[in-house]
Amino acid sequence: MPIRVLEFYSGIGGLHRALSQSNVEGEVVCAYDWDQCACRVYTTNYGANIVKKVDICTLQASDLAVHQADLWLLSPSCQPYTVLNPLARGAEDPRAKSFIHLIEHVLPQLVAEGAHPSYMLIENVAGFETSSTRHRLLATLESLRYSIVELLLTPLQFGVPNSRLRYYLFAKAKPLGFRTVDILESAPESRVWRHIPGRGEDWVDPRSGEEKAQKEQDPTAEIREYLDAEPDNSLVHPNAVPDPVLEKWGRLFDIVLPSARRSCCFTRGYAKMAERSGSVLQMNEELDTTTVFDRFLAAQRRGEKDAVRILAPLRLRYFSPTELLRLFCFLPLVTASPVADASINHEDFGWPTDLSVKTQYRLIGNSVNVRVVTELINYLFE
Ligand SMILES: C[S@@+](CC[C@H](N)C(=O)[O-])C[C@H]1O[C@@H](n2cnc3c(N)ncnc32)[C@H](O)[C@@H]1O
Repeated sequence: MPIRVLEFYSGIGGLHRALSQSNVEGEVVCAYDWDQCACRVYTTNYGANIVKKVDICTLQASDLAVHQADLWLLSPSCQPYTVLNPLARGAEDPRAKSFIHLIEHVLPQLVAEGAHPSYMLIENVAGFETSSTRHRLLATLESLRYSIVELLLTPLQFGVPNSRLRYYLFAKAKPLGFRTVDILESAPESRVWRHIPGRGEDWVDPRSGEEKAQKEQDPTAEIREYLDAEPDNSLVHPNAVPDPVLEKWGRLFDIVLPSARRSCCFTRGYAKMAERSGSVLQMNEELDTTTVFDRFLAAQRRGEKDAVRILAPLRLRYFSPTELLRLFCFLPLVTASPVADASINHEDFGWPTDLSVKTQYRLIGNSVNVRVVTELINYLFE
């Protein structure tokens, strides 16, 4: 019998997707999100009547108890904890309220009634590990007799050329437990799993984690394997970075070649903000980026009117939403053959036809790397 799953903060269903690609036979019986567009995308991909458009703050224990869920998947809002948000206020941030309500008010009632989930997987941004919300979360889960493991992981550790360092917490209701922490260390050699003891004093430096991962990871595919077929060169690419954006912000972009084996973290602001919102592609691999930018900046300093034209031969463009879906492992690689990649569920991903590209970027930027979460769900039920 499939396990019963509740998905909180479901967005476009990255956790749902990971569950269906995992070894665990499970069914998402209900999902919750208050974003209208996200709920429409969810329904398009996973069917009607699963996702409820609701403020999670309003959910009561009785609303959840009826589902008799074995597993909760949660990816609450990251903004209260992200290093990109200078105004982040942790547990005091109003956007943390619904998660605290769920953990500190609803869950204890469910435990008292014996209607609580035996398993939980929580995802959040790196930075959550130092927040007051995490301390409150650990204190509550421990008092409710859950065993806990926490990790910081990036898709780079799984051979995916994208950096997206995230915090993950697994919880199992006792007497269920984790065999030993060594399980993580003895995962296939080519992957670097990181265990972070639950007390906070031993957190690894995320950057050193990523550097190490890059050395020890699975052989990482080149970015080009994630790209759409190029349209005719003579046409302006539909995802070309517009000249006014290049002129003003071009020097701030993280630029990668199709031959690269890394890209930076894509956020909800991709293609809207230049800095730290995700990488931009340089489709012309013959030219040296720095040399061309130096010429451009020198021309700008001289006040040359069309200085930005100097950048044109680089053919800088944004990743398309479909390419991002591949990098987030919602879709298989362009080159994946059904035989070589039989483990991947080759289902498609659809958008409601009237959803703007800007909204697609926002929703993908909020989502999770499906490959990473798939492995974590397997681990949780090992
Ligand atoms: C980090 S995203 C999670 C995305 C999701 N895991 C996915 O794969 O797309 C957080 C989501 O929580 C939703 N959210 C934030 N606060 C909420 C609340 N109080 N009630 C319901 N949904 C909320 C947002 O709309 C957003 O879709």
